Amino acid sequence: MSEGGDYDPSSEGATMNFDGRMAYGDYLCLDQVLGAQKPRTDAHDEMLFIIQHQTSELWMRLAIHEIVAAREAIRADQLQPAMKTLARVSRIFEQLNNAWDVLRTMTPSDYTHFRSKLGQSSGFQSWQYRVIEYALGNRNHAMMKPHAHVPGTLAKLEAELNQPSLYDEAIRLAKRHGIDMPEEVLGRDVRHTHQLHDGVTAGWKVVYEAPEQYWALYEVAEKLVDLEDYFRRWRFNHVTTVERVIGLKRGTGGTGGTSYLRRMLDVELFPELWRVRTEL
Ligand code: HEM
Ligand SMILES: N[C@@H](CC(=O)c1ccccc1NC=O)C(=O)O
Repeated sequence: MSEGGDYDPSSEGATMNFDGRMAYGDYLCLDQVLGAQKPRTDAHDEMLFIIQHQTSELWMRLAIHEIVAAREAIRADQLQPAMKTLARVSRIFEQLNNAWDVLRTMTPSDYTHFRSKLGQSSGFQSWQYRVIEYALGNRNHAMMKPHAHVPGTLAKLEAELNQPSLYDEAIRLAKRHGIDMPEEVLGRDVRHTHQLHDGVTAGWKVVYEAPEQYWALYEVAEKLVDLEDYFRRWRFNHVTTVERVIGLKRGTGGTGGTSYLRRMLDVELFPELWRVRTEL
């Protein structure tokens, strides 16, 4: 026991001297991370707002890392690692979904204290969010315009458009595993959003009618449905929080606000995986 009766962990070997050694904060670059909260007002809730977005961006960073890995694994027919990674992506979205509960504690009155200082900035301009949409297959080129003045970011978005989406890879996987998929979809211009195709629904129907025969494909397909399920919940939580905080006001990004976000609720990332359910 040390002075005062407090337990001293160095008595069991805890390293206490980090002069010249890498410590926790060094490894995690915490000076940079914790030095990056720069409220523009004295409003109490601005810190919540900033941290909510910064943590979301960190989770998005991980989501991109994992979606890219899952896509590569599918391309390489490594389905066990792909499944593990896709499960993780869904958990990341669950994390993002739960985070709304914290932000929802901010009332409209709290938000009015700093909203005007946000200028025209908006989540609409989150390039990582756009990379996620693009990687999953929602490839609206108009969403690149806010990044036209940042060549590095534009290049990242362009690079993503030049890759087949996660769903393209799943359709190609099904083809390799003996499922008939339409040639026009397999050879499509991947830079654009895939459109619902009855031939793809028919392909997935074969899988869903005989899961025991196509177990690996069936599992991959269900993992994708899971992912889209969580992603839809994120969109829904977002629009509900937005209505709660700004009602029907226009967004700082210039859109109609909730009307724009509601329109995004109609986006289907993996349309045939939803359509096939009606046909079983
Ligand atoms: C009080 C909280 C929030 C409000 C009032 C709000 C409001 C809005 C509005 C009105 C839009 C439409 C674009 C515009 O005209 O501005 C938008 C888009 C967006 N927001 Fe938020 N937002 C909030 C929190 C968040 C959080 C925590 C995130 C997490 C990163 C986020 C990410 C996004 C993204 C990614 C978009 C683009 C969505 C798309 O294009 O489909 N927002 N937000
Ligand atoms: N679009 C929001 C502002 C906003 O939410 C925002 C502003 C700056 C950085 C991130 C934001 N979050 C999501 O859109 C609004 O209209 O109030």
